Amino acid sequence: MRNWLSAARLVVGVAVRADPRRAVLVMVFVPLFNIVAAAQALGLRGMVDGAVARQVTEALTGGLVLVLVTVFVHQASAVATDLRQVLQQRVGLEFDRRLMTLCSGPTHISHYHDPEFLDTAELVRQRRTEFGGAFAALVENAGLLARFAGAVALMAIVSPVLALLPLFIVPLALAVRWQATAVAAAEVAGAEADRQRRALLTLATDPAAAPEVRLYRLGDEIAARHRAAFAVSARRRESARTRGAVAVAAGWLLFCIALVAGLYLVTRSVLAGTASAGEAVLVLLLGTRLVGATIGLSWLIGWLRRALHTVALYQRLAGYPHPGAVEGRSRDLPEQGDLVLDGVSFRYPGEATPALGPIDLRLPAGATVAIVGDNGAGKSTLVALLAGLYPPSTGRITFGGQDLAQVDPDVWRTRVTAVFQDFCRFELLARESVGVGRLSAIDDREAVGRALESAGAATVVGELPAGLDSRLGRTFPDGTDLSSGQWQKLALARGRMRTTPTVVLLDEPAASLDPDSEAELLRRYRTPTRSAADAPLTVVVSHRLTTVRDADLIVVLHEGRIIEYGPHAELIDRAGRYAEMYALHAAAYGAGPTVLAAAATRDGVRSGSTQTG
Ligand SMILES: Nc1ncnc2c1ncn2[C@@H]1O[C@H](COP(=O)(O)OP(=O)(O)OP(=O)(O)O)[C@@H](O)[C@H]1O
Repeated sequence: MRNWLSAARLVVGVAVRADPRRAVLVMVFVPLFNIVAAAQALGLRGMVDGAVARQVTEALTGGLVLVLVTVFVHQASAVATDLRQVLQQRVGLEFDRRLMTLCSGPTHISHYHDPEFLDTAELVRQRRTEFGGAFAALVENAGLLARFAGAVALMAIVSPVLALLPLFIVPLALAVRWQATAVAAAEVAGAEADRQRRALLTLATDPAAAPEVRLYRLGDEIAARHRAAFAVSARRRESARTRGAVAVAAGWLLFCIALVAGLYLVTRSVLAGTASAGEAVLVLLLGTRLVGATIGLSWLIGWLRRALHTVALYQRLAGYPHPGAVEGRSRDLPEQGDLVLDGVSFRYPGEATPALGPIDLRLPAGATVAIVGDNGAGKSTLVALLAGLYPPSTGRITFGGQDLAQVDPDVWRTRVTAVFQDFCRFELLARESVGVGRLSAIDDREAVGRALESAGAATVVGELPAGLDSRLGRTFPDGTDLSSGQWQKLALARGRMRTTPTVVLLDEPAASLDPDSEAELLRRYRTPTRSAADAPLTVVVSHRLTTVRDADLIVVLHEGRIIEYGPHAELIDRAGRYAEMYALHAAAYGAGPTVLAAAATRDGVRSGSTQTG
């Protein structure tokens, strides 16, 4: 109940903030004209009693009241519907905006790995339109309750016992509410199956998956799994609906028995001469109104229950405990310094064991550090921690001696530039797709051109039909799609939009590139763009060991822990895991043209200051 009230308060609050005048008008107007609607029955009573007693004035007055009230109610209802629809849209829009902020606003991105957050967000996304509906349902319910109140008050004038009639609606209302609750619970329980179903639908319809789906003849298998996932969620929902429908039918039966009993009492009073014919007509009219209002109310309560449940889910997302979200952090950060990980570990939400760490590691300012290791060793997780995308589960990361947990993550992130393994394909204009790397320069064609040039991506744009102004991707009909390597080159250019980063993170930056492009990329990273004193720390993740052997420091990760570290020659001499991996790699691919910039050669930085624990 408390959840309901707080959800209703939130919806009304949002409506009032979105459009105060309309919100107040609707909330006052709708109940008001519903109460006035009861006066139709009074007019009818006057008409009938006037006609029976041959009192022309009474009959005419009754008729006039009936006509005026009917016209008023009709017009008022049209105006209120109009106002309510506008508000409904505005409330929906406001919740859309809030939902975007809830997902993309938090400091870190760990919530995207929490199945509970994802399931709740998925439900809220599916039911987005119900936010506006929640406001409409609240208003309509208030209107119907007012209509009930008006009808009951008039019936009580005829016979006080008739005022008890609404009590028989309570079991019906409870049954409707129970049904809605059961269906909502079934939907929550089936959310995971629904998410799977949608993922399978995407798989079967996504052009990127089409080659493998065709080649391995996966169509039938996907369809079968899709059906099975649907069956799981649908079975729960349908069973909840059926059980609810039986309870609702029982509630209706009880109410109908009570209504027939009430009408019987009034008929007896008319026959005994204690009630007028007009009053009998009044009760009959109000009785049928009550039935209509009860049908509306039973439907509306279900609607309201569902809509408020959606709002409650939204509130759960809003209250999601984001780890590491600390208010009032410092915005000061030293210009240069070593990046030091001290007992750092990270565990993904819901996982029992850490994906990384605990590790101790010093990354010297201006150095080039390669992170290598098997698949799943924790390399990308480490990169994400360095980018400040996850807060460490234990330990701390310091920069120039300052604990990054005490620094506003946005301040740290402006000092970092990165090319992620799962880089984003921004389906925008080509210049925007690169320019988003530094939003303040998104319209600066020269800056975008320089970034493209320095990432070796100028040819990608040069081949597009409208150059920088070409629309990319398949979302729009005039969009040009790119190859994976071309998209990756644009991601590299995006990473070059920040021209004076403190840290450069490159997670498999050449995975989609051909050998020539890779060699060219590495050459560009070798080219000094700044003085040795403020050269950035460059962290490169790569499986191509020959490309990173000249790094100042090579860190070898295995199952989330550092098993070896040091420069290439030292690691080869040690004849451990790295030497073994390198020998295999060189045998398979040759020693290559290779070699990522030893910033050391450039800046005289050496890895002697590096340590592990
Ligand atoms: N979202 C996630 N939820 C739970 N566990 C995850 C998640 N992402 C990664 N992991 C786990 O964390 C570990 C490290 O993953 P990570 O992606 O950091 O490895 P990696 O070294 O970058 O692998 P690769 O070379 O394949 O890219 C793996 O065991 C992986 O299964």
